[in-house]
Amino acid sequence: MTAKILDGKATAATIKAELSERVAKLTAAGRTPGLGTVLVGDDPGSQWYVNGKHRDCAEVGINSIRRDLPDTITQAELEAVVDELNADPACTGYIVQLPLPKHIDTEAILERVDPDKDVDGLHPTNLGRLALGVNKEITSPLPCTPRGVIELMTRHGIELAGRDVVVVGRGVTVGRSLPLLLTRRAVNATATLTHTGTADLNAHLRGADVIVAAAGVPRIVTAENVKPGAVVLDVGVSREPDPETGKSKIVGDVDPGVYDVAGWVSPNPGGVGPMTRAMLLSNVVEAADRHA
Ligand SMILES: Nc1nc2c(c(=O)[nH]1)N[C@@H](CN(C=O)c1ccc(C(=O)N[C@@H](CCC(=O)O)C(=O)O)cc1)CN2
Repeated sequence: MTAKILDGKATAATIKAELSERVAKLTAAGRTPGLGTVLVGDDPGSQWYVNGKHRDCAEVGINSIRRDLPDTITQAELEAVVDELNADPACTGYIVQLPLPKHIDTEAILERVDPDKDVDGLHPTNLGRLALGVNKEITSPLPCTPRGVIELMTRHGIELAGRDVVVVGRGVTVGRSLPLLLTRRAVNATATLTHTGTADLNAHLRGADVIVAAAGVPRIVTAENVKPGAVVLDVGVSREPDPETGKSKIVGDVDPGVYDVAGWVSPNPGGVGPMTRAMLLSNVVEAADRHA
């Protein structure tokens, strides 16, 4: 292995320590931030992510509010929970854990969240502000995983201005918005969004200075399609049985052979996932500052 590691776990720990100090100041001023979570159903992965968000809050001193709901909930009942959190002054911001069950209209739920309380940065108003804000600093919340991708590289001294970044995958939490963040003047990268309909994905990969693999397709990025020295971030999550233990394990979008060619790799787990959690906390603290 020659690639250096973009260590998301250690970077997230640093960010959490920084946030703890900011939260302590807000608490001293009587304004402790509060994060709400809405979880529908009993998917073990989603439960794990939501549990992690509450553990993170406790670690940095943020209050947390939890709404765990059955997957039999109706659209109207879920909208009532959203309305309740919109009105709750103890809730600085909240997230609706995705994916929601198929019978729920996800877009309608995300749109009903008060944009000022949308700490996931997925409300159409906040995505619209991101789309329009090319030149100025954006003060509305940014989507957590794309923000984490950029923060992880920046904190490892990787310069993005003028570099060709290829994003693989057009999902709502990563691919749709990451090119918008990368192409703001403050970052100044050139971004190409590729997906399952891209005619020659490997040609795009071979020309990339930076690859962000978020397709959820195991090992879609292989060594022969990575430019030597490129930066590769493994964001996609799939699960496969581990032949040694028989239990399911996380498999990313990046083949292990890439570690012998790339200059930097963010592992999976241990790369962008912990950064997503840290960026959510940053969004909550920034929302508390804005509300003041
Ligand atoms: N409302 C949202 N829903 C979802 C989002 C999101 O940003 N907002 N993203 C993902 C899930 N997610 C956060 O919600 C998330 C995914 C992964 C991790 C993480 O730390 N992963 C670990 C490994 C975890 C494991 O072992 O299972 C890692 O990468 O090291 C955190 C948060 C979809 N839904």
